[in-house]
Amino acid sequence: MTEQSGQGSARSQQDGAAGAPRFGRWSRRGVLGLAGTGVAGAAVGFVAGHASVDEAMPAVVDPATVVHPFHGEHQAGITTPVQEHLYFAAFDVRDTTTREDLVELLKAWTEAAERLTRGLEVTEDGAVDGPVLLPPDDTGEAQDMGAHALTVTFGFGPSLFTGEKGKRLGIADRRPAELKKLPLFAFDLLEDPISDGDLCIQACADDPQVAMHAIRNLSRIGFGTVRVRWTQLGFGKTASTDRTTPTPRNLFGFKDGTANVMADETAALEEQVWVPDDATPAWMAGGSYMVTRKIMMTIESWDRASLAEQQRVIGRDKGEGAPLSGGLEFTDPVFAAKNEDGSLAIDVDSHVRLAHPEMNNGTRMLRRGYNFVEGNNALGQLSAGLFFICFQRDPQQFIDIQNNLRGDLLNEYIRHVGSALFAVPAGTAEGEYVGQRLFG
Ligand SMILES: C=CC1=C(C)c2cc3[nH]c(cc4nc(cc5[nH]c(cc1n2)c(C)c5CCC(=O)O)C(CCC(=O)O)=C4C)c(C)c3C=C
Ligand SMILES: [Fe+2]
Repeated sequence: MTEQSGQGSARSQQDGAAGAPRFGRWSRRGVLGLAGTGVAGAAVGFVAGHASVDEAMPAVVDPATVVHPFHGEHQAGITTPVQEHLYFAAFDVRDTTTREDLVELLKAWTEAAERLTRGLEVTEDGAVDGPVLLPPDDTGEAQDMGAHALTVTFGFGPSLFTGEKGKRLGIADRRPAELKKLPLFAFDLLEDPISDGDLCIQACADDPQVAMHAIRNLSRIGFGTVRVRWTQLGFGKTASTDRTTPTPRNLFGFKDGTANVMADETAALEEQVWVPDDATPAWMAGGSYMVTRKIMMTIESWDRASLAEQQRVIGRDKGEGAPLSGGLEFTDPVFAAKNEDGSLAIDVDSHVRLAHPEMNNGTRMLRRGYNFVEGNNALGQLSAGLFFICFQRDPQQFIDIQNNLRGDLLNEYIRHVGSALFAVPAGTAEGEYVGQRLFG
């Protein structure tokens, strides 16, 4: 978590939410004992910013005080170090909503989101300082909790621009050509009520209640203008965007995010993630396209597969996360490498081979997905999976890789049930509202 990573600087953590408690310096042993927690992650930023060994002893920050600035060149929640919890919501604009109504909502959402990411309530009156005879402005469940690294990221779906709605909102001619419903892929079993949407908000935080509070209150502000179409909770990240935190694991038990585009890969971000400055339409310059896929994982079948089979399917080993061609987690896979018996070390249909840039004309994406568990189904099986989120400068990158995964061995154990694409505009400057370059 360095200054380089943009949204998540050590300084912003130090500045923290005003008045929130802060721990003093801890012993090295105490700090190392927290490895893998948000506390240790926050501490790394301090190490990076200091020169001498003595000073390198990290002053550990209360995770509640970690603040990622809302305003910036790009929206927070893309390259920001991936937080532990997700609450995602897709909305549809109501049939009665006018362009003016929507602009008012985007202004209100911007103001509220900016406050929330500082660990504040949606307005100054908040939950308890307003008139007692009126419902409070803020629902109150995150009072005194702090920011917990909350980021709030907004996106616009293709359906906002098309048909009668696009005309009514006056943006029918402002839809980027790339922003269209994703095609149906082999094996897709998509359910309409948990797919697509006119607008989306991705809230990520290191505390689940903080993420939930953000979506609850932003939805409440939208009442009468938009309605919630679908939501998704995620409890464990399945990707990282920084090299300082250990790679997390998905529900199949494998490290996920090893070969992700990292926040410090400036050239790769320009080439693969950010929409270029000369984009058409211009309002998308500096933005990105977000794909979400709700992927069910048949956990019980996977758990009955042998370790060798599980590793063959992924193409990496389950413990270290190293490619089956050898080395350690971050060693590049060698797809021509052979076992002693002459067979290929990495199966031609393994997930990592088919998803690798070498098999996709150099195409990459920034992944930011989360695990989810929604109880058990009628057969008593875990209703669980991976809410896959990825960012790219052009949705075609996702489409090409997903098409290349047609023969993926993993397909036997997963099922895509939800799908959406959103245009995520660039970040806002202070005083600007999200979508101003689209509606302004
Ligand atoms: C279309 C894009 C992708 C989907 C959908 C997808 C689903 C999915 N992936 C895993 C588990 C792993 N994926 C890994 C790597 C990996 N996956 C994709 C893309 C999609 N995955 C890419 C681009 C990559 C990187 C490939 C590379 O450059 O080497 C890995 C290995 C570790 C890592 O690099 O992250 C695992 C494990 C699951 C379980 C899943 C659906 C449920
Ligand atoms: Fe993958």
